[in-house]
Amino acid sequence: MADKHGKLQPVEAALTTLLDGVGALPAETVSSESAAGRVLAQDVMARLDVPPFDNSAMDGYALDHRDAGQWLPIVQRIAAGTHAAPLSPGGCARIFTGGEVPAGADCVVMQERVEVEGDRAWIPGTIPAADNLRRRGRDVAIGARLLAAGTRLDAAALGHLAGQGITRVEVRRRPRVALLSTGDEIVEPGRPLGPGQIYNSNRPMLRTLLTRFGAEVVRVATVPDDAEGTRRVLQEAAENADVVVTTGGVSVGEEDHVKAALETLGRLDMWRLAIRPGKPLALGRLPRQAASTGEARFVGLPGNPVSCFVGAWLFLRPLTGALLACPALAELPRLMARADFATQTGPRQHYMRVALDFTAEGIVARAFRDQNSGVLSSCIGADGLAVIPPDTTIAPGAAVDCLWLRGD
Ligand SMILES: Nc1nc2c(c(=O)[nH]1)N[C@H]1C(S)=C(S)[C@@H](COP(=O)(O)OP(=O)(O)OC[C@H]3O[C@@H](n4cnc5c(N)ncnc54)[C@H](O)[C@@H]3O)O[C@H]1N2
Ligand code: MOO
Repeated sequence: MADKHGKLQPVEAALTTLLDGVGALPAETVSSESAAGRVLAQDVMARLDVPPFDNSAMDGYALDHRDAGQWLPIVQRIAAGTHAAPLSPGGCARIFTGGEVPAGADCVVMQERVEVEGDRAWIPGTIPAADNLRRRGRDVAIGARLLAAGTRLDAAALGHLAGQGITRVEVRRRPRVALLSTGDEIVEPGRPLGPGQIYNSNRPMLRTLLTRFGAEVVRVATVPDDAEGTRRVLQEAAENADVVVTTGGVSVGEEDHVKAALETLGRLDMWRLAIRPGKPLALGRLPRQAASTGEARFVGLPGNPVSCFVGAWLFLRPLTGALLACPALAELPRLMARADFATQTGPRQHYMRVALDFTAEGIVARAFRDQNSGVLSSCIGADGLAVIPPDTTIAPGAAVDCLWLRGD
């Protein structure tokens, strides 16, 4: 519905505006030990075969499978970490899990199936070739791409790097974010609360989300509710940040100075979106003055905590993903669920906080009772955001598209 401020912009248009011209941040080299959650700036190629030699998957006896079905002399003992000499023909080798399989052996029989008497072992008949053998290069072949550029380094990826003996990696610099709170009523926890004041919930919530999205909050500050102070703090923040995020002060009240400051210092690209919560969200750019090195992206989130929570998922995660050139972060994972609620939307797309139950009949989205944008408890236990398009009626049992919030 249009009002005197003009049409509300759909979320897709807002994302296109926000991401327009956003390039990947420069690379830096870090130790693998401290690289958890970082995003690879280039492909990593395998420099070793993994495993580096044929080895045993079991504690048992290594032999040529054609020798099975008889007593064989135990001619060698191979512990993991030792070099195996070639197997004498017609013999078998005592071997342990991870031990190198000797040349001349092509299978391992687990010890539970073997009878041992002194220095000979009874091997049951018909053992298939390659049984219990882990071939050299089975996991990773030398020269193959181990991990692709844009991969976020999780537990398995870090294990894979260590498996190659890699100690340093090229990753994208973390997006630097300045997180600014507006509102004279906002007080930091630890200070006494005066009349009409509330504690700052948005700062720790957004700091946590931004860190999870791979960014680094380099500055937090409080913006005074006056035009001059707002301009000063925004400009300072832009000098050392890739992204400047504000909370509050983007609606229509006289005390809402953020948009005016943005228009003076840089550019307001878009304001007022067809989303609920988050309607007065503002997007823009803040040129850096001191270093004259480009501009910071600006995301002005409405003050209501749920508007901040939803705005962070819809805009800060894709923006961080673009700056890190990480497709898995840029794309929000989605899944379909059945609504256990009824609702109706107007002109704005609604992002309802839902718990998702994985039942035998499929995924059920349970909506938190109070979906008001000031009710932060609606985000506690939220597994997803059910996306209800504008002018839509949802009856219980209807299929709803949900953004999945529990991934990485
Ligand atoms: N006449 C109109 N009034 C409002 C409109 C409108 O279209 N016309 N839009 C409403 C909507 S929707 C939203 S959302 C809010 C957003 O307003 P602002 O972004 O200017 O935010 P504030 O007014 O500064 O704060 C809103 C609300 O959130 C509380 N808040 C702010 N910061 C924090 C914080 N860091 N931690 C916890 N809570 C915070 C603040 O006290 C307010 O209660 O405007 C509506 N009004
Ligand atoms: O659009 Mo506002 O974020 O609903 O309260």
